[in-house]
Amino acid sequence: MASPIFPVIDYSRLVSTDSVIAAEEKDKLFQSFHDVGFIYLKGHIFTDDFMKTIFSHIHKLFDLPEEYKLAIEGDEKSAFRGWFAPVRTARNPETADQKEAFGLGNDADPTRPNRWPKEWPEFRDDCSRFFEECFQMHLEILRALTEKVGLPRETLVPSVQAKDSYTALLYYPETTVESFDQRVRSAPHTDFGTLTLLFNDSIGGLQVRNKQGEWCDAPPIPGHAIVNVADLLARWFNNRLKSTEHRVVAPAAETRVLADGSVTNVVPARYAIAWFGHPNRDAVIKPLAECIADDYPQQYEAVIAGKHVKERMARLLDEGKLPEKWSDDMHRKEVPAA
Ligand SMILES: O=C(O)CCC(=O)C(=O)O
Ligand SMILES: [Fe+2]
Repeated sequence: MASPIFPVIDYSRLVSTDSVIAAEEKDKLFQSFHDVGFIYLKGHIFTDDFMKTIFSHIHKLFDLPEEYKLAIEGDEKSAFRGWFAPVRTARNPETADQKEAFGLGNDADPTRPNRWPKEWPEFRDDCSRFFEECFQMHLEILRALTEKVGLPRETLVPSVQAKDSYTALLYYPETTVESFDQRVRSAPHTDFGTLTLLFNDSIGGLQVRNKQGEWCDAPPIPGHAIVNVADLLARWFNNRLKSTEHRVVAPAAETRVLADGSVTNVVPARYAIAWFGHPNRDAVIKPLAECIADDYPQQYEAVIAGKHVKERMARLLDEGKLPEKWSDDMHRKEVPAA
């Protein structure tokens, strides 16, 4: 396997009670998020068995008949709780991603109720457990990053504790090779919130843009999650942590022999589950004073987290993800020339 394009961080070392081990891993974490904005995470809290169960739920959900999925369809009004397909919900289907998704949020939030499939309690229990445990892991990562800039480790916790985060189960259906001339699976973008925790199946396709602007494969590594910095965290850290563009393209084609004996190439289906950390909707995200210096001025104005996410979603729905132009440039302060 090609060597990973970004470092592997060991979660069990990050939360080790041995302060020397934990400090080493925190240094590596901060440096990786500073340089690339992405890491592979091993030693995380999910067992292989639990992840197998989650993936079997995902397969079963997207295999359900269309009318079953339509009964739990979500959209902008339901804050994308439930099943949805961008070709149906996007205002411009021409630029919509080739995928289906099932979104869920904090199950204890009555203002944004989840749309659970009926008579399937294990699905609800396991997805809720996934949501909660990702929340706890993301807290540990946030604490480590906060310490690294010289602040008390709990500084950011009150601004995320409302659990306004979001989980997306993702299904990219099998398609013909030709259809990729017009569409990708997920067009280039950055994520909106704090940190994204991504779990993939074995089918590749995720690519991350490096400093030279080139797209690099980020192949799945069994047992490892992929974690990336999203826009609001980059703002909090005044861009000392990078929110890096990524996309999902067609993986290597597979050959299928059809019933009549002819041979065709297809892009295999792909499944993933992404947990998107978001600050509390009403949190004001302003670059931390500890990340500003005379030779490193403030790069962003303050924004209200919920408003920022809504604006980003609206832009996504209106324009789709524009491959040539995608950056978190809203409200970015003019940085005076040195
Ligand atoms: O499917 C993936 O691997 C990543 C999807 C992604 O980047 C996103 O949904 O924000
Ligand atoms: Fe993403």
